[in-house]
Amino acid sequence: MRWSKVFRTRKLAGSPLEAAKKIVVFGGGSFGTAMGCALARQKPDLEVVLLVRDPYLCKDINQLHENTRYLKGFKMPPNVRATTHAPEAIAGAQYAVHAVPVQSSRAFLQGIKEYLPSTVPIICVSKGLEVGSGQMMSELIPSALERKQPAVFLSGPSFAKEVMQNRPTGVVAACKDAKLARTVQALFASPTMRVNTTTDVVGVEICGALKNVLAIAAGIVEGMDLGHNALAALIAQGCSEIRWLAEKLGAKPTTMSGLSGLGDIMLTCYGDLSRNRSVGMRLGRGERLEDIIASSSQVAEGVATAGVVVGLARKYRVSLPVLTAVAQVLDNNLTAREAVFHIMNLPQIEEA
Ligand SMILES: NC(=O)c1ccc[n+]([C@@H]2O[C@H](COP(=O)([O-])OP(=O)(O)OC[C@H]3O[C@@H](n4cnc5c(N)ncnc54)[C@H](O)[C@@H]3O)[C@@H](O)[C@H]2O)c1
Ligand SMILES: O=P(O)(O)OC[C@H](O)CO
Repeated sequence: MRWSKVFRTRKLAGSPLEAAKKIVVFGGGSFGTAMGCALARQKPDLEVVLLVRDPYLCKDINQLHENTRYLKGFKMPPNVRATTHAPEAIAGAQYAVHAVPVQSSRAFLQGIKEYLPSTVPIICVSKGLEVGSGQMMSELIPSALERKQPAVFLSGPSFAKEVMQNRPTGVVAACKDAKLARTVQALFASPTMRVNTTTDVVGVEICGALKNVLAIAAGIVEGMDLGHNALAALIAQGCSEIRWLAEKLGAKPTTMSGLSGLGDIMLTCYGDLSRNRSVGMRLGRGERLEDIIASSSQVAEGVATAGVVVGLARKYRVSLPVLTAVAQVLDNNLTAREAVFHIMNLPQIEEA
């Protein structure tokens, strides 16, 4: 109640939301749709445009006000529409929310770069590391656009479905430019969305990417029915591994215990709605990765990120037994059972 009052007084004339007229969302999947709707709900005269690839989905969004593929059964606010035409989607937009999966982001950004003014801030919600370059989204965006572009990285425990249901959610907006982070905070903050800010982009990004890999491991343990003790030990070990790597990359320790770190690890490792955890559960029950991927319509970023983590562990000379075992299971170099046996038989250590 108190937060709601504070929020209402902050949303007076002159706020970034008040000034915003149009926001484009790249990617009409579940999270792009949910975040677009969260913005649209706050201001009925804000134009929110989802840039989608599929003309049939585009038609459904515009005629039925529903994302029939990714968020079936949820009505979208009338001020959200979709288009397949990039120049029209982007023209006049003051912000761009980027919700395209990481592995498709480079090609996507190269395709739209001529229409996107270099002054329009990108609010990136994608979580993962690019295969090949090993880059985080904060590196991939300028590399794909071949220029500097203002960008904020929004991360934290936030299942699309719950955002769509307007249930209380907390995220963190990371940007080296603290003023821009606060602008994004003011854009998304609402009585049902709390937005912290930080300048620790690396910390927020690495936590968001690695928690997906850890969630696959957690799913494997669940799928094998190894019990609560095993699951808690695995997640605690995974948290240490994320911290070890994050520290090497220069992340702040406080980020690890914040929303994008522990917050998202808890959500994704324990939450039934996690696609990464669900991939792990199916692997743990003995399904083949190819079959799991073939039967899923949504992205589980941890599958691609796991391989990149092996390279990072080597590069920064840090031992990450749980996170690298996930890559080995995904690559069919180890069965889930062998991975558990391997981890349980590592030398007994002093806690670090
Ligand atoms: N779903 C969630 O709860 C959630 C929450 C927080 C962050 N995220 C992150 O957001 C990102 C997007 O996830 P999502 O859940 O919306 O995925 P999704 O699988 O639901 O949808 C992905 C969307 O991207 C589009 N897309 C894929 N390749 C494309 C390309 N080459 N060009 C243009 N569009 C392309 C697809 O058509 C689809 O609309 C991921 O990095 C994910 O980790 C998701
Ligand atoms: O469904 P997942 O596993 O991609 O997780 C979604 C979000 O990242 C949760 O914050």
